[in-house]
Amino acid sequence: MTTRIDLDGRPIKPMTICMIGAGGFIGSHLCEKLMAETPHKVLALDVYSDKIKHLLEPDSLPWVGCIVFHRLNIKHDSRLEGLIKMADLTINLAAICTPADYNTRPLDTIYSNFIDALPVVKYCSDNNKRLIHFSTCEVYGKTIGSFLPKDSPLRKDPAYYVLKEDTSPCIFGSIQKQRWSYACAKQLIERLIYAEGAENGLDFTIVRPFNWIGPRMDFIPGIDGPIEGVPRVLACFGNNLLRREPLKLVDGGESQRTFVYIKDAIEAVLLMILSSVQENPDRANGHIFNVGNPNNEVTVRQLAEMMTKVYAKVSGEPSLESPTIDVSSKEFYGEGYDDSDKRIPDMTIINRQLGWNPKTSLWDLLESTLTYQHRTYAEAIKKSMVKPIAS
Ligand SMILES: NC(=O)c1ccc[n+]([C@@H]2O[C@H](COP(=O)([O-])OP(=O)(O)OC[C@H]3O[C@@H](n4cnc5c(N)ncnc54)[C@H](O)[C@@H]3O)[C@@H](O)[C@H]2O)c1
Ligand SMILES: O=c1ccn([C@@H]2O[C@H](COP(=O)(O)OP(=O)(O)O[C@H]3OC[C@](O)(CO)[C@H]3O)[C@@H](O)[C@H]2O)c(=O)[nH]1
Repeated sequence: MTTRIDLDGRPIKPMTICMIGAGGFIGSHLCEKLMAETPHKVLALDVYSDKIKHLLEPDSLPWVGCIVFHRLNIKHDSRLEGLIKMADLTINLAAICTPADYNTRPLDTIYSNFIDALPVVKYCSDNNKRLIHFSTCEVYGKTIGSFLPKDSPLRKDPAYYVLKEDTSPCIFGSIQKQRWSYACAKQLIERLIYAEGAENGLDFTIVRPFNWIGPRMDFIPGIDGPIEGVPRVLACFGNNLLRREPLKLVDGGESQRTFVYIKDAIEAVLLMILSSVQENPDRANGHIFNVGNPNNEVTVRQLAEMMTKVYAKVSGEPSLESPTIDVSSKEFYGEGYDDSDKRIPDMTIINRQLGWNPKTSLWDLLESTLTYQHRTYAEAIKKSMVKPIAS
């Protein structure tokens, strides 16, 4: 383990972290980082443990005893409050957070992102425990600029599209556009946490991730997830590339996203953890942080083109003659889908409070991620594609 020091140069005091949703994409990377670089102990809560099993076994790992997995569903498990009480800090990552679910399972989405998070906030508040809650960049919804005429020069003015934690509005579509069920639930839990801070003194930090991507994100349909499942765009495109199918561009692939490498983003979370309970709590306490990489902006079409090139490089397989295909959002996601047009995070607050900046270019992060996907899934996909159909 490398010895980490806090932001003021002092050695880190060991603490216990209750991490809810530790078995997911972000949780697995955060657990890895905490085990490798800090003396902290993690109570890892989730319904699944596949993505962290390399941290739990074998017993000879250097961090044995520092990470303990508790298989539980926070919807209905009386152990939750006790585990939060045992910890100095709670990090809540648990959520339904794949857009394909927002308009097709809106009730599950709202329950998961609002109702199920309520007891976590309450237990932290009642027991004077610090909370780092994972929200989303989706709380911003659409940009102000998206309502301007297509040819308006103001669309190029950052004032109309850069998303700022303390001044940007949250702009969602109509109730019939159920895509926004997730964003709205996340917004309300943010407001509740903020109010708990203001009225009852809850120590909190809210994280708004802007499309963090990397190894272990979501699943490859038919291999380690349901064949009919629709993961987030990185795994959708990875799946298409592995199966040598054209990448599906929803509504022309015109939406824009900024992608940040998971390993860069985890550094930001570590700074929040280190600065929150140590000698200088105000660096992260009471703040909402955008965590993204404004330099890695592409349209979804550009992302598809880049992933196609990178995949050809890492797999050694030539690209398809027609690497993409257009599909309507109604066909792909069903009724009630809608989209965020553009997501550029303002970085002022995270720069000022934590001195954090992302480092990895989109090309480099795609290269390491697609190398991982190819190494992890190519053989299994080949086998699944030649399997004889049972008569
Ligand atoms: N990855 C991103 O770019 C991104 C962007 C915006 C917001 N977020 C937010 O960050 C958090 C983590 O995202 P992720 O990408 O790691 O997603 P993920 O789906 O990989 O991880 C979420 C984990 O929570 C667990 N979970 C869900 N409901 C649970 C319950 N009731 N009880 C116990 N465990 C439960 C899941 O099993 C899963 O392992 C989410 O809150 C998400 O909304 C992520
Ligand atoms: O095969 C596909 C899949 C998706 N698209 C389009 O890509 C854009 C991004 O999609 P995705 O990564 O699935 O999700 P979003 O960025 O829209 O939303 C996420 O942002 C953060 C988070 O809160 C959690 O990760 C989540 O809500 C989008 O425009 C799709 O339509 C495609 O063209 N083809």
